[in-house]
Amino acid sequence: MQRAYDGINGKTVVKLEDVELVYNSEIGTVTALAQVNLDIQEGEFICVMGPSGCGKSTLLNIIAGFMQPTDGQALMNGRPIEGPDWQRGVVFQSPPLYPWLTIKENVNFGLRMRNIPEKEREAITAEYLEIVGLTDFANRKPYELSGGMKQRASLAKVLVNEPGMILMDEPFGALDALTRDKMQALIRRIWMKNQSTVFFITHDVDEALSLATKVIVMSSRPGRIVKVLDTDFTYDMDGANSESARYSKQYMTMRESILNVINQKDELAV
Ligand SMILES: Nc1ncnc2c1ncn2[C@@H]1O[C@H](COP(=O)(O)OP(=O)(O)OP(=O)(O)O)[C@@H](O)[C@H]1O
Repeated sequence: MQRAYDGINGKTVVKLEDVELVYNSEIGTVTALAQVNLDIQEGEFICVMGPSGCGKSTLLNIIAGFMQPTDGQALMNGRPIEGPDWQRGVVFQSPPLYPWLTIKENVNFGLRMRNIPEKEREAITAEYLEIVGLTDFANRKPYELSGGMKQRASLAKVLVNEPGMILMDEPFGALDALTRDKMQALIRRIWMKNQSTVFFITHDVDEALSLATKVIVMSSRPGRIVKVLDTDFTYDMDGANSESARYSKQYMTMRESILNVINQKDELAV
């Protein structure tokens, strides 16, 4: 398989050590994550899969810094993750765009918060609106855009900050199949261009296999990592080989192996 890009350099950016997360609520305690150990290397595109409620979003929230593990630790570049940081940009399924601002103002927002000078702000915003194909919609309000366009705007809003790490929680789950394909191609191109590290939650095994350099499968609650697979189909998905990669024996075998773990047929999964 020909690799067009390989920005993975072996440097660990995020390290999770024996991470446990117990939710305490009025109706009792829920152990969402138990003994999660994971090293995320710079430049990796990690796709996370697992049954509903297994703790995928909880794991993302810990890496984002929205919540702290109840035991164990989450480190970024060797330091505990203590809160949200623009260096870890988060993209959700429902784009959090401010309805009273235009698309351009929304995209600009993070740069303004970081006091980037106006000229520079304008240039970076224009660049990312162009990348996500929304230059002509810069002065529209979010309600005037389709679901796919809103998701592209929300991507641009995160990407203008040029975060080293992009965390995505089923970002394309609400989009139709055609738009989803386009968005996948877009995020792949951005990942390759910016050499960012991506942590991407999905329920769709084909989405995982077409984007990831590593697929992580979690068990049902309490969520643990039960399978880690290195893959490289993404390098072929953008070119003329995409169909042959998608229907190769290797692809089908890996697809089945992931689905077996999710459906708990493979008791030997490690
Ligand atoms: N604030 C909370 N209080 C109590 N329990 C919670 C809370 N948030 C999540 N949980 C529980 O923790 C478990 C993990 O939830 P989480 O949302 O991380 O799973 P998930 O794998 O992302 O699910 P899905 O695939 O359905 O989005 C679930 O059983 C959920 O009910």
